[in-house]
Amino acid sequence: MANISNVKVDEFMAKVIAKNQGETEFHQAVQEVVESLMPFLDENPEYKFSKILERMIEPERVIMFRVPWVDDKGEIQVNRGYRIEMNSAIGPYKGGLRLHPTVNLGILKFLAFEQVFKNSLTTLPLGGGKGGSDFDPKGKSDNEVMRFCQSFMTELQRHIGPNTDVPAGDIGVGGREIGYLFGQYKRIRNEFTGVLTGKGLEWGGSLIRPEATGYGAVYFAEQMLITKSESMKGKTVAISGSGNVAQYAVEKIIELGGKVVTLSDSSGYIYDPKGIDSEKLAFVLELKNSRRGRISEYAEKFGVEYFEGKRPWEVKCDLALPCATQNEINTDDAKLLIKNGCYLVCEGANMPSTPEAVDIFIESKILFGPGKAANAGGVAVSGLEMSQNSMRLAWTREEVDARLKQIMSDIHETCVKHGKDDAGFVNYVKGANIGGFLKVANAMMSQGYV
Ligand SMILES: NC(=O)C1=CN([C@@H]2O[C@H](COP(=O)(O)OP(=O)(O)OC[C@H]3O[C@@H](n4cnc5c(N)ncnc54)[C@H](OP(=O)(O)O)[C@@H]3O)[C@@H](O)[C@H]2O)C=CC1
Ligand SMILES: O=C(O)CCC(=O)C(=O)O
Repeated sequence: MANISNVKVDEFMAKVIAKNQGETEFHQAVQEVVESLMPFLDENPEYKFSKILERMIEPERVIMFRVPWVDDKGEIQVNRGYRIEMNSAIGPYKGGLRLHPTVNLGILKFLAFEQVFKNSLTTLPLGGGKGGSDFDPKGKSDNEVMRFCQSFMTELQRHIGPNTDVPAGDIGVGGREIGYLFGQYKRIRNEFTGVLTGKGLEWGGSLIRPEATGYGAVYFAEQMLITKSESMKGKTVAISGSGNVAQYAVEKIIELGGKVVTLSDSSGYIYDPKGIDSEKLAFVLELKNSRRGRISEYAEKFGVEYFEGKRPWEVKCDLALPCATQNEINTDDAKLLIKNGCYLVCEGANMPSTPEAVDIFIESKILFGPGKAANAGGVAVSGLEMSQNSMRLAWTREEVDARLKQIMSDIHETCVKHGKDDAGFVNYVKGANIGGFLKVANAMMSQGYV
């Protein structure tokens, strides 16, 4: 006989798919949450009666707009811009902007949906949103990126504000882009406010924000290791990506005595069996953040192997931190990781494991930290940046880092509270989904049918 809970999930998902056609990543993100929540909702029918889940999957607002700009040859280019204002039950919409040629409505809706749960888990008063454009910053000059950002903000500025919607960075959006976006907002609105996070230190940014997602993911991994009376010291770690999240995950792992042996970009990965030390990491930061080059240059510089067109999940490691993009670990990768002895996967990226890969990790009972819990450190420090902006003061590095550590520990505790089974196994996916849901759901219950 079919499991009643599975039937309900299938019925729910059939409606989601019919209503949001072609948005496959959004379906994937919703399905995971619905699977976790359905048994919980059966036991707590008040949320079902109030149609909380049905409301949470519908964005409060979707803004879609034209972004015309002129390239260095004088030719007019047109991109599409988006902001998904998903849920404001517990605070202003908050979430990054992604600039990547693959950006579409479905990808941003998946990210905005996950952001709602993630932001709730941080313990801070942050609603959920996400935005971006199909603009590809690769190969563009600084002036082209600036002109694009100015055009993007010329429209976005009328929809956002420090108490309404506060964007930040994501793939393709770092300090340079936040600067151009902030400059244009200030110019049009004539106000200096905390409308964006990830700002430069001289103009309202917070210490530790650039480091926060990577550091936070490593703090979360440490918390998972503590449940096995272990630590990061001496662990061999495979990391994907070589952008913001990957860079600072490497930095923290080095500090805690672990050894990172891989980094990647969309072209391939490098394998450095001796480990990436601080000097090599400084090279990566310069390569990626200033010269905007390819990770293959690391292999040339340090004489290690480079695997064109491949992902790093085939190397032997104790721990894996996917820090690049969605669906970068599939079934075969998951099986290979486990076969090679990996027993902890901590997601620095958003939804980097396919649903089948997640099932394999959970069935194998390894430590699996889903992105909405494990990478929440970035948005958490964005929340701290908003607090500092409101108070018009700046905390020290130590103060922000201590708060980040405490928040990651609290998120871990929430996952354990809602995800631990009778045999003592912690399903962090279930824990994060129920823990993140509760605060938003209760706020929505208090605020009427909005
Ligand atoms: N920045 C933040 O604070 C937060 C980021 N995240 C998530 O972390 C992940 C990485 O973001 P971030 O480090 O900020 O982004 P960056 O743009 O700084 O770096 C992204 C990295 O991922 C690689 N990458 C991007 N797309 C693909 C792809 N389709 N296939 C393979 N590699 C790819 C890039 O390689 P290439 O240069 O070749 O494209 C680059 O190495 C994303 O999933 C993001 O949503 C989550 C929480 C907060
Ligand atoms: O700092 C933020 O507001 C956004 C971070 C983000 O986009 C994310 O958590 O995926």
